[in-house]
Amino acid sequence: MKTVTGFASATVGNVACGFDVLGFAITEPGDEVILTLHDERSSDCPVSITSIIGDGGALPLDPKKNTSSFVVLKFLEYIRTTKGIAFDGHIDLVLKKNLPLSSGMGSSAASAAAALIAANELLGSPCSKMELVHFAIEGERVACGSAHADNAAPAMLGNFILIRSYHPLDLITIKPPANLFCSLVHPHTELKTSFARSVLPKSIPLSTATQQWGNVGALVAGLLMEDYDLIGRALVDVVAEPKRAPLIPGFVEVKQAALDAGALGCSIAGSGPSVFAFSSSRQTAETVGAAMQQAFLHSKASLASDMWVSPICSEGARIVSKTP
Ligand SMILES: Nc1ncnc2c1ncn2[C@@H]1O[C@H](COP(=O)(O)OP(=O)(O)OP(=O)(O)O)[C@@H](O)[C@H]1O
Ligand SMILES: N[C@@H](CCO)C(=O)O
Repeated sequence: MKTVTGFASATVGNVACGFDVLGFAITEPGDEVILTLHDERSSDCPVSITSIIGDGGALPLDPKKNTSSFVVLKFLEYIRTTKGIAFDGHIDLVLKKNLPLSSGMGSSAASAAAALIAANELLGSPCSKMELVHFAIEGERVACGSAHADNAAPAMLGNFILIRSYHPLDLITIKPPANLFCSLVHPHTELKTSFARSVLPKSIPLSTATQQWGNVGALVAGLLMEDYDLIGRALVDVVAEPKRAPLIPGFVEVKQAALDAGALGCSIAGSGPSVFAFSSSRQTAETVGAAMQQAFLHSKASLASDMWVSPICSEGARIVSKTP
């Protein structure tokens, strides 16, 4: 039997000012999905989740409700209808959940991207990553009710991804500056994306909008020009952060600690509760991350946390092993 293992890493959506339109991938940690191909179909549904490791039993085993299996079903439908590949076998799926749930680290997107890259390899690579990313985005609708691409696209494609348009989907890859490092701190609490989206305003004043898109343009320019000071100046979110910061105990102190420790900028990772900061060296990023953890610990909520320091991952979802 042919077996393929796919991997996709954590991602940070929004990147402060780029709500739903900007995201990036880090190198570790990430989710793994192991797919095994059987010639004989063993149930009506062509995909079965045989086990999930590391989720504490929290995730659905229904293949239509778990993002890892849901996106493989979408992929099989796509290759049947558009490439004439009628799959009549069966796929067993094992999900190794290394990312915390409802963390702001793109957990559901990582499962989806890892599953898609493995399924594509398992069936002879009929699709490009740019085709696969459409299904990863659909997986987000299953996870949190909205098909935002700022975790799913960088999970699949790596780098920074700017979503110029959703209809039609228009993704722009932005290579990271050489010396940009991310400190990512996950406090031991959960914040569901669907709830974090429910607290956002339905409309914003024009003055707020102009500030926000000015910073998005400046952030993209800073990345492309490798202007670290500009990147830091542009990491300002006047739309989502003001509404979501109160949902993350200690956020204000954590952000200040990051800046005091030398970070270029700091904001909420995706919909939270994780917090990210950028630095222009790995050494500074390590110092910044430790200061952020201390601030979470000494805040009123006294939250323990995990911390990773990483460059921006340029590879995206990848195959880590396969048997003939
Ligand atoms: N493979 C999966 N991994 C994580 N969540 C999944 C998965 N499949 C389905 N879900 C559903 O998605 C919900 C998590 O969605 P949510 O967006 O809040 O978390 P997340 O994707 O882990 O977080 P974030 O994108 O903020 O890191 C879970 O409650 C779960 O029911
Ligand atoms: N753009 C999404 C990111 C979720 O990780 C949000 O902020 O709701």
